[in-house]
Amino acid sequence: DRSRRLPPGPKGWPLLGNLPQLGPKPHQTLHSLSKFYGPVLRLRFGAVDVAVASSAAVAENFLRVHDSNFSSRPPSSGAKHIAYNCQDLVFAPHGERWRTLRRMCALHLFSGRALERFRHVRAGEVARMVRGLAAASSPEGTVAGVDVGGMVNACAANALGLAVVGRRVFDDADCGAEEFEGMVVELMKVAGVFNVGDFVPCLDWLDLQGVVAKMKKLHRRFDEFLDKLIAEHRALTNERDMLSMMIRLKKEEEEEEDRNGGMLTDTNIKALLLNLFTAGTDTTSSTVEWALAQLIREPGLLFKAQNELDSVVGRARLVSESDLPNLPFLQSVVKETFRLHPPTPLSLPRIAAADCEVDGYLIRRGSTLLVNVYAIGRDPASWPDEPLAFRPERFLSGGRNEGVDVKGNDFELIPFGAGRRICVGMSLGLRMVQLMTATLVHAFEWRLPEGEVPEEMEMEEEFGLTLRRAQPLVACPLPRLAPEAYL
Ligand code: HEM
Repeated sequence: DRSRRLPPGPKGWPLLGNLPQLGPKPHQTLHSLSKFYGPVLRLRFGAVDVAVASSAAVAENFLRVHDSNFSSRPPSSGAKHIAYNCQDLVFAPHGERWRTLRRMCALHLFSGRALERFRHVRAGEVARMVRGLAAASSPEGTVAGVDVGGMVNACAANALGLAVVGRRVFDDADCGAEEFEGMVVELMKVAGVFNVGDFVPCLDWLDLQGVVAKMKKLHRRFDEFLDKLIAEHRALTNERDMLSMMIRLKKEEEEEEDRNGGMLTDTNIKALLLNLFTAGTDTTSSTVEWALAQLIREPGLLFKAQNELDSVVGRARLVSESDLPNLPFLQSVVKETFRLHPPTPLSLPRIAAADCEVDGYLIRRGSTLLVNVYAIGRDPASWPDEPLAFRPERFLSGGRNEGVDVKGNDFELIPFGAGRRICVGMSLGLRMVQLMTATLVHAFEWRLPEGEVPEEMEMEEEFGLTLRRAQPLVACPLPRLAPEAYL
């Protein structure tokens, strides 16, 4: 009976299954395996069945046709030890609490109106970053170079921090979070590890990779930081940010007789804040870093993007968000970056609530679904024109992938996932990536530090929940706009 056939996949080890075969870059290993076994791959991680989707058609089957069957995430040590035992939004099981948290974010942080409310904040933080870069440049451009990713990361985190908790979270001396950046990076690293104990229950207590110990330690640091923020906010009288709004909603809920199962707890609030900071900073900034690296590597593309910006924005001011719709080439650069460097290469896992059939194969209840967004972005069936080359033109008029977008409808390009658990912060993430990339390209000429040449730039990846550059991008910015644009 074909419908009872399990998907093909490599034989695993006793007890551990395929875990030891994943290697340091699981997205690449799974990509190679899918070339051999096909776009629906079955693995076993310890006691857990894993289905890996590696083509647009299969991803659509899972995330559109069977979306409701895959609407929760599998249990994991990250969910337990970092995300307050699933009291957050990212790991909440599909149900009332997930819906409440999601609705709250969608309405108060990511709706068109909410985005407008904080537009000036983003613009201010981007201008601040530009000033920092301008100050770091020397007229000859022969300085050692600046850590572009670090600057972009601080900008994204601070813009988010101001909207969510009313303050910058990087380089703000009295915030008590000087190490905040390091904490997020560390969190993404540990959250990306396939922890043996998650899949082989009898080995859980051993914490073989030391991941759980790291998670618990990190969690304590985050928790202290969040407690402090909440305590401060209770004393505030004006509602200036998302956190004060949550505290008010919670209070109102408590005052109501009938609580309608709303049940926002302090822990939910902390867990949600943690989600926003971790899901929203590294993903955004690493995309910008990759985009700029690709453009520096191919000066012809950088030149083209700058020409577009000069003709739309001119050279007297910085780019603003309202310019973005008029920058089709820049938007294609961003799409192409998401295609080749998806920030979360294996998306976020889902779990099968019941048996189902995908592509003629049985996917058993309890299976973990991994969508290999990285492999889908390189699949020649979806990307006929030089799938491994950085070619933004493919999205433009006349290109083979004209009109393809990242918003969860075109399954060949799903950096934000798709279906009901699609990234809730997509509108903000996309806008920040576009704005920061456009600004860096427009406001500066970019040179590599002395002795380096574009063709030989290192483009290695370092795996984690987010796919960062193994070598941070270090480059020298040279202002190219009228001096008043930098004031
Ligand atoms: C370039 C930027 C970003 C990328 C590529 C990205 C990617 C993703 C992906 C792949 C998922 C899982 C979707 C699925 O299961 O199908 C996700 C979920 C999520 N993202 Fe993002 N994200 C980005 C920015 C943001 C931002 C700015 C925020 C908030 C400040 C955010 C918050 C979340 C949350 C809370 C979830 C969980 C949603 C749920 O489970 O219902 N993300 N994101």
